[in-house]
Amino acid sequence: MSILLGSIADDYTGASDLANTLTKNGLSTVQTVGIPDPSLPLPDVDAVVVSLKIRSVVADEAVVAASRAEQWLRDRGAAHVLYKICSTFDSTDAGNIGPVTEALRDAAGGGVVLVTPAFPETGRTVYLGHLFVNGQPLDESPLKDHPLNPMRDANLMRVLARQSRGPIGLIDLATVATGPAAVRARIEALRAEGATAAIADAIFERDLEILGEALLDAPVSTGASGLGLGLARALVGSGRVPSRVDTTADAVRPVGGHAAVVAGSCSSATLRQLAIAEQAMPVLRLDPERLLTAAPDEISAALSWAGERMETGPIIIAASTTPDAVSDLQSRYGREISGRAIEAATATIAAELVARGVRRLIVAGGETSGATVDRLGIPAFLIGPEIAPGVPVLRTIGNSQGEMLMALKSGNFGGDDFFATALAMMR
Ligand SMILES: Nc1ncnc2c1ncn2[C@@H]1O[C@H](COP(=O)(O)OP(=O)(O)OP(=O)(O)O)[C@@H](O)[C@H]1O
Ligand SMILES: O=C(O)[C@@H](O)C(=O)CO
Repeated sequence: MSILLGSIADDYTGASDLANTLTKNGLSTVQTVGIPDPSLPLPDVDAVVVSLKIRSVVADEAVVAASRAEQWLRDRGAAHVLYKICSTFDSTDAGNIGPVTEALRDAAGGGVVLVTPAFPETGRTVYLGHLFVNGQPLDESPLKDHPLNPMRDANLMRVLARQSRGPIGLIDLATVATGPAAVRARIEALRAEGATAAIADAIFERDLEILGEALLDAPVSTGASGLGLGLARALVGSGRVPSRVDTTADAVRPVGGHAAVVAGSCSSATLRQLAIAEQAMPVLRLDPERLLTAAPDEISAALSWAGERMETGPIIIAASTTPDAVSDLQSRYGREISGRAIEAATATIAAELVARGVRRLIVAGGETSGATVDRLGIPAFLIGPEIAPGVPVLRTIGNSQGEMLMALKSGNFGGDDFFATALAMMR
């Protein structure tokens, strides 16, 4: 297998978001969970997205994991490696976007890495280095209350500088609008000034197309799905992509079995989607405190609730709650401890549901999805059709339970009726 584009994603939902964007924009793509075992049969594709779970681990560990994935991708022919981060730049001051970007830069021989989380289709735009989420500055958006990494600064040059060794530059919108040659010239100028990375403005998809074209011969970049869109369109436009058969319809072939949703996301979009779904299907709200203090009992109560209902239709089990309730629990048990314990409990519930015949599974939340996919031991996914921007139907490859259809929903993605729409596409 020789690939054109490699990507390392810092979480699993982000990986499926990028794989969806690359597929939609003309690159056949597979998503692996970590570096796959050599015996795993992977299809011949243009792009591979290696999903890691490194968004909130310590920086040294993230660098080691990302560097191994990069080597694996380069060994398979990837001339460009995109480090896929969250479109809302989720990270802390001790976070991994800076350290991993710099490690990939060093491995590629230095230079300035272009960084942009812009993803206009989901309302993420960058102007003068500041990130806006659906028109609100990042620090005024719901991300200011994220349970693991509250985002309290919209100036990404400052955010990235706090995580990086080298100075951070800006490729402003006027430069981007001038075209790929102007972007490359700006990168050269920043390199001469000693910058190691630069935040690139992008508001419209055409800005991302220009950035993709500017990066065609660059070895590395950091960004969200919008940059993936730019790179994919540039690769297709340059004639470097061989024409292949569209495999998305095949990836969504019915699998039967029961259907369930497990939600650990407390993002505002997920809370709205749960409230809407509750009007049409059974929803069990877990008691988050009991998941910390009496997990086995709370889990087995959830499973018997599910057992009675899933024979007759899809069910939802959610730990999700409001920002106030999350902060209350965190103040009593600690952010890390409560997050990890609830992830472990939701992953156990998901795995037990699969053991009881669920073959169509939707997971809401990046960390929650990572814990669940790991618990199920799924090595890779084929990419099916898009349910909502950033969320495709996935078909598992190589897992012991047999083929399943899944969707890994990033917290803030999807419309109000996301769960019903997704379930209707997964038969
Ligand atoms: N009721 C709760 N109280 C406190 N923490 C919770 C509760 N329910 C879930 N959590 C934790 O909140 C975190 C949610 O993170 P997760 O990444 O799954 O969702 P998200 O942040 O909405 O998604 P994304 O990262 O895709 O934007 C997890 O660690 C989860 O265990
Ligand atoms: O980029 C995004 O917003 C998502 O793909 C994601 O990474 C959330 O976990």
